[in-house]
Amino acid sequence: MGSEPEVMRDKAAMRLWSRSRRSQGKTVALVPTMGFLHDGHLALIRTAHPLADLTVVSIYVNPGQFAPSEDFSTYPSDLTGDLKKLADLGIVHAVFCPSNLYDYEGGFSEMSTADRVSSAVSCIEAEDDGSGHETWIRVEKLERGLCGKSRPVFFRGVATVVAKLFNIVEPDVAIFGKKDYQQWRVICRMVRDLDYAIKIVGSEIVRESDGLAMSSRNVRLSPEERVKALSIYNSMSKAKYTALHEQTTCQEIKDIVIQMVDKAGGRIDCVEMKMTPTVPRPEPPAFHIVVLTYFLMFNFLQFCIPSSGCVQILFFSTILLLQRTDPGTSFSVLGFVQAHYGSTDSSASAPSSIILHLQQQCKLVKLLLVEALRSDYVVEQESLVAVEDIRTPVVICVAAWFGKVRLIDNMEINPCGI
Ligand SMILES: Nc1ncnc2c1ncn2[C@@H]1O[C@H](COP(=O)(O)OP(=O)(O)OP(=O)(O)O)[C@@H](O)[C@H]1O
Ligand SMILES: CC(C)(CO)[C@@H](O)C(=O)[O-]
Ligand code: BAL
Repeated sequence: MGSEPEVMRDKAAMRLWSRSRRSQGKTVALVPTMGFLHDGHLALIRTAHPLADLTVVSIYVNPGQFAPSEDFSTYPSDLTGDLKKLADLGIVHAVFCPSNLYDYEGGFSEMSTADRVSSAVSCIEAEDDGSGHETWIRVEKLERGLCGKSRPVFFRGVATVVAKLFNIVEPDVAIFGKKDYQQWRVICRMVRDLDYAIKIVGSEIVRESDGLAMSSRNVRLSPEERVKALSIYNSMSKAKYTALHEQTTCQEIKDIVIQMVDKAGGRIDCVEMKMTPTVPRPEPPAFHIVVLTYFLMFNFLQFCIPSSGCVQILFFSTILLLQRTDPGTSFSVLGFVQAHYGSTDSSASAPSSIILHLQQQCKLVKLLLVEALRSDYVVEQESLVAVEDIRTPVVICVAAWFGKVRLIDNMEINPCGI
């Protein structure tokens, strides 16, 4: 592209820009940010680029997601530098940088009621005279754990401002960084629950050369705190290695992180192990399919030909289902076959020794399948369920303080993929 992105400060202008492009058949990708852009943000934009015809980057430090005690007023910003970086990138078509997304005909003043006693006070609150903003989106369960514990207004603020951005920009696809793991899950859930026709894409974490996750707040670290902050990455790497190579519990894994960050001089806010929501569903290994099919065919030919046609069909469907990539279904069909052989009417023609043998074989096949298809394990899981042991892919999420700076990071541990 190479040309400068169009910069819009007004939401009506942004909506018009997007609508006119969409009416010409163009698709739009949105990359929401709070500015002070670094290579992590630029990676999100590069992820967005091939996914739509046009890429919009929003830059807005959202007061609605900060509590009055948090760092809204000192959050780093450099709009001029950001616009230069976006222009240099050459693949951004528009930048949306509103000054205030809660200004409804002048009815809002920042932090005006910050000291009001309430369980959830953010840097914006509705006024008693009826002006101001009072509508919030809450992703009720997902927002509670992890970062939600120490930042009680954070996720309702994020969900609400992202919904506002979606309503203004009307994108086809939006990109979020997996560094903010819970945020990414919250947005996915909101989009699903509220029927937004927007595809949410999670983009991988970008790190500094020593492993520290890039973050706008890193600039607030003193040189000493910067060294200490590396303990998050180092401790997660050690925890991952231990989880993959030793017999451990989740508590032991979490303790590794807690101790290393503590020893480095950081203050842990939270460490939790969560099931990853989905893992790619690779094709099952051909070798296993051939072996298992042969195994079942062998049993079938040896014992089942004289028995009922129904039994034969069940075995064939089992074999066919094995070729699918859904281990759950394969297991339940195997269970059904087992149950079938155990029942009296359909097995009437087969001697009991054969039934027993087949039942044992089915159990063995099940065990083999568990092993063979472990790497295909798919967790149909949208919630951030805490896990006790590491048998399926998990993510270890960490938040810790270094001086006045709170950093977050996470790392996937996939016991099936080593
Ligand atoms: N290192 C990174 N890798 C991948 N994505 C990132 C990274 N840093 C930020 N992002 C993503 O960029 C988007 C905008 O984030 P934001 O502007 O808050 O930057 P940030 O670096 O996360 O700032 P903060 O210091 O507040 O955490 C979010 O979707 C976030 O997950
Ligand atoms: C998603 C977001 C732009 C909403 O303000 C912010 O939380 C961020 O930058 O991660
Ligand atoms: N990247 C998340 C924004 C925040 O921590 O406020």
